[in-house]
Formats: sequence, C-alpha cells, structure tokens
Amino acid sequence: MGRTIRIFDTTLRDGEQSPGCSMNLNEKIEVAKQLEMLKVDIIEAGFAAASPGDAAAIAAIADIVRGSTICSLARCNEKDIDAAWNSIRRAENARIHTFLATSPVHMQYKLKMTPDEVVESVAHNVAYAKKYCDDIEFSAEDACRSDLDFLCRVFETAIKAGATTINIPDTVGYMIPEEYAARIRYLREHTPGIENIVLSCHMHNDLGMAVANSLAGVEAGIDQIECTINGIGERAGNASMEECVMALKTRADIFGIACSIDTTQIYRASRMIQTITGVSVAPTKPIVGANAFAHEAGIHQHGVMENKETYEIMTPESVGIPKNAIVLGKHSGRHAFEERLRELGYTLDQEKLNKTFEKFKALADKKKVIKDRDLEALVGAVPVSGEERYTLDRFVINSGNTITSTAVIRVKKGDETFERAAVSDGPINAAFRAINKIVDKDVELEDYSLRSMTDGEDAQAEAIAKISVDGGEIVTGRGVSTDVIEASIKAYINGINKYFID
Ligand SMILES: CC(=O)SCCNC(=O)CCNC(=O)[C@H](O)C(C)(C)COP(=O)(O)OP(=O)(O)OC[C@H]1O[C@@H](n2cnc3c(N)ncnc32)[C@H](O)[C@@H]1OP(=O)(O)O
Ligand SMILES: CC(C)C(=O)C(=O)O
Ligand SMILES: [Mg+2]
Repeated sequence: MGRTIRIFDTTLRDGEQSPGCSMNLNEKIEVAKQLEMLKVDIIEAGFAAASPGDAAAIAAIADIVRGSTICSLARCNEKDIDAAWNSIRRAENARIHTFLATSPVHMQYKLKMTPDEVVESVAHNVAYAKKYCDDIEFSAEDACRSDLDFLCRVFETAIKAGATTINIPDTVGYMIPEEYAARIRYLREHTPGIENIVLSCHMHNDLGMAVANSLAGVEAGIDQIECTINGIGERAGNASMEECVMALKTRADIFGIACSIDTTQIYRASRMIQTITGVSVAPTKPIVGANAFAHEAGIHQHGVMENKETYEIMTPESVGIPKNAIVLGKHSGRHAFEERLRELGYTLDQEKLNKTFEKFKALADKKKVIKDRDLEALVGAVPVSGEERYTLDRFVINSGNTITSTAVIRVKKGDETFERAAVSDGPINAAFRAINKIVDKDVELEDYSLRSMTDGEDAQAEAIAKISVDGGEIVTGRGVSTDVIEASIKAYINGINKYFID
C-alpha cells in the first residue's frame, strides 16, 4: 500500500454536539483511552472555550493519552486560541484547530464580516495560534457552499500564516461524492502552497452521504478523514469512523490506502459510546449494528454454512466481535469471567473487576446463561471509582390500573440511609418522585427509555434516564436489572450521582 490516511476522531467534540450525547469528565477520559486503543492519529478532545468543564476534560486527556495527537477546537479569536492552548499544552503531541466560515450566507448573516475581513482574521489568528504550537489545523466552515476561488485565497492565507492541515468540511452535509472530489481537485490545483499541506475532510450526513463523500475525497487527494464513532455528531451526524475504516480495509483493492486503526477495537468503542450516551445504533447499522453479521434467510444461512464468504465481506472478528466459546453461568469462576471480558475488549482495574464479578454472580443466580450483552451491560453499569454517592438499598412499589401508584425508596449514602415515599399516576414516576425527595433537588426527567438487552424471559432490562438537576446540563443515567422498575430506579440514581460528581 502506498498512501496512508490519518484518522482524526471528533467523537468528543462534534460527536458530543449530538443532542443528548453530553459526556462527563470520567466518561470522556474512558472514551479517549479507547480512542488511544484504536490508535487514532488525532483526538479532537473538545472545544476548550465552550466551558470550563470542556477545558478540564481536554487537559485531563492531554495528561493521560499517549500516542495520539490531542486537539482542541477554537474560533478565530485570541481568547479561544488561548483556551485551546492552555488545555492541550501538556499533551505529548498537541494541535490547535481553528475555524472560520467562508460561505456567503455564514459571512453575511452569522459572522457579519466581509470576505476581506474573513481573510484578515484567518491571517491574524492562524499566526497567533502558530506562536503556541507547530501543528495548526484551519477549517473553512461551510467550505462546500463557499466560492471556490475565495476558498483558494483563504487557504493560501492560512498556509502562509502557518497552518499545517487544511480542512474542507461539508458542514451541512450538502455534497454528493463526485462534486466533492471535483472541489478537492480544484483546490489542489489552484491554491499556492497546498502541495505540502495535509488535506482533511469533515463530512456531515444530512443526505446520508458522509462516508461516501469522505471516500470520494480520499480518492481526490484527501490525507485525513474526520469522523466519529457510530457517526454521532451535529444534526444527522458525521462520517462514521467504523464505516470509513472498514471500507478502506475491505476495499483495499480499490483504495490501496493504509490507516493506523486497530479494527479489532471498533466493536468495543461502538458499545462504549452507546452505553455512555444512551443512544443505541440501529440494528441495521453497518459494521456494529446487531444485524450486521446476522443471517436470517434460509438461502443465506445455507451459503454461510458452506462458506462464510458467500454473504460476509468482512469477518466479525476483524471488528472485534468475539466468538462465543465459553458459556458463562452461575458455576463459572473468575478466570473464565476475566478471560471473556478480555475477549470482549475490556481490561478492568482490580477494583472494577471485583465489583463486576460480584454483580455477575448475583445475575447468574437469576439467569441460566450469561451472554456477552449481559456482560457488557454489567461492565457499563458498574460505576468507576468515586461515582457512587447514592446507591439503591431497597424499594417497595404498589401499583395497579385502579389505584394510585405508591413508591417507597430507601437509598444509602456512605453509612447513612434515607427513605421516602411518593405517589403518582405510574410506578416509575412515583419512584422518581421519592428519590427527588431524598436528594432534595429539583430533578427534571428529560428523557427516559427502557429496552431489553438480551432475549428470553430472564432478559436484562436497560433503562436510560436523561435528567437535569436544578436546571443544569442534561446527564445520562443508566441502570440494568432483570426487573424493569429496579433498572429504572438505578438509572435515575446513576444520573443523580453523575450530576454530583461533575
Ligand atoms: C460547525 C461547528 O460545529 S462549529 C462548533 C460548534 N460548537 C459549539 O458551538 C459548541 C460550543 N459553543 C458554545 O459553548 C458557545 O457557542 C460559545 C462559548 C463558543 C460562544 O458562546 P457566546 O459567546 O454566548 O456566543 P454565541 O454562541 O451566542 O454566538 C457565537 C458568536 O461567535 C461568533 N463566531 C462563530 N464562529 C466563529 C468563528 N469561527 N470565529 C470567530 N467568531 C465566530 C459568532 O459570530 C457570534 O459572535 P457574536 O457573539 O459577536 O455575535
Ligand atoms: C468546526 C468544523 C470543522 C465543523 O465541525 C464543521 O464544519 O462541521
Ligand atoms: Mg462538524
């Protein structure tokens, strides 16, 4: 393979801009460690000027992650660039990513700047960022609705001021593949200095073409793909990393392009993002959806039994979906348990391993066979150290279609226990109201969902409770149990705990 493509992951920045996908500090660190395991070239860890919490998370990631470059986004102004640099300065490799819109509609109505003022701002702010660090990316926001000759002028200015990567984003997901490729070819031919620059694409999925456009860009000379795990991101999302990477790998005969990604970490990364954000992918989602490697039709099943290549263009193992060799149940020991977790891609520290094993044994008493999805649910449901402020001790619910529901909830906080009762028109709302009385906060339930993690009568339920406390940011709480009410109460308490940790 001749060329190599860089993978720039923006799950923690553009991905986090997806409604309901906010992550707290611990969650961002977990995601960043997983991105390091995936061996992504650049991690866009956030937008430092957006909030002190974002800046702190970027700084923590810059301290911990080694190998990948750590990047912060910044608008074209000195305050944003100062904040970006402060957050990434301790990274092994640091990048400032500054951007300014170049399309007529953005310049006139949003920025209220003339084209000349935009060029001046790019010259000034890229040079200002360059004083801090060598690795500077400049993005022309809404580049795909911008005049091509004006873009050449803006990019030439950014390159002269010190930009080392030039990003040509399709901010609103407007392109079709051949059109984007033609744009890239034009820019390469008409921008002085561009031959020594890393060219990047950042495609949005409004018309469902983010991945196709990224790959068309690569064929036209793009050197870096910006993407997110599961394709999360603003509006319809960004190009999905797993789809871009597996297309390059599976069709190496067409692209002949290598990338650094350890594809066996893809499945775990996808599950982690689903668990943390509470946003599940569709069963038909390529690469990581529940049906991506499932064969339902008889003719397909027959073909796969004879030779998997009849209907599989890649193997589940290549993206880290493990083969299920060991059956785990109540008689399984710690070795088999730990080994299976390792096969699923989880290496837990001793404290989390012990807690997860305890929960595994408790679950094995209720279920005959513990499946991989059960294990993933257990790992995701065990809080990381310091996260448990309140824990559920016991609950009693009285509900029916002719009575008002009542809930009595008892929780522990350290050595103390608190118990309150509440009524409502449904059992889950009554339970949530009782918890509100205990924590004595104005907790608002913003979104709630319940689904079965596995099949069968003894399936585990996963509840997601998105809450805000005292009008603050929305946090995602998650609870798992074979009892749907217990799962819901745990999710609500998990959300409240996260609020207090942040
Ligand atoms: C395409 C993208 O994904 S861009 C990244 C989008 N991400 C986000 O916006 C998430 C984080 N954002 C935030 O937290 C806030 O918007 C902040 C902190 C950045 C700014 O907040 P505020 O100061 O309250 O401004 P607000 O968001 O209302 O408006 C944006 C301002 O930035 C200006 N602006 C927008 N883009 C740029 C840019 N690239 N360079 C310089 N200024 C810009 C706008 O013109 C507007 O300026 P004005 O206040 O003088 O009218
Ligand atoms: C900040 C830029 C790169 C962006 O997210 C976009 O244009 O979509
Ligand atoms: Mg974007």
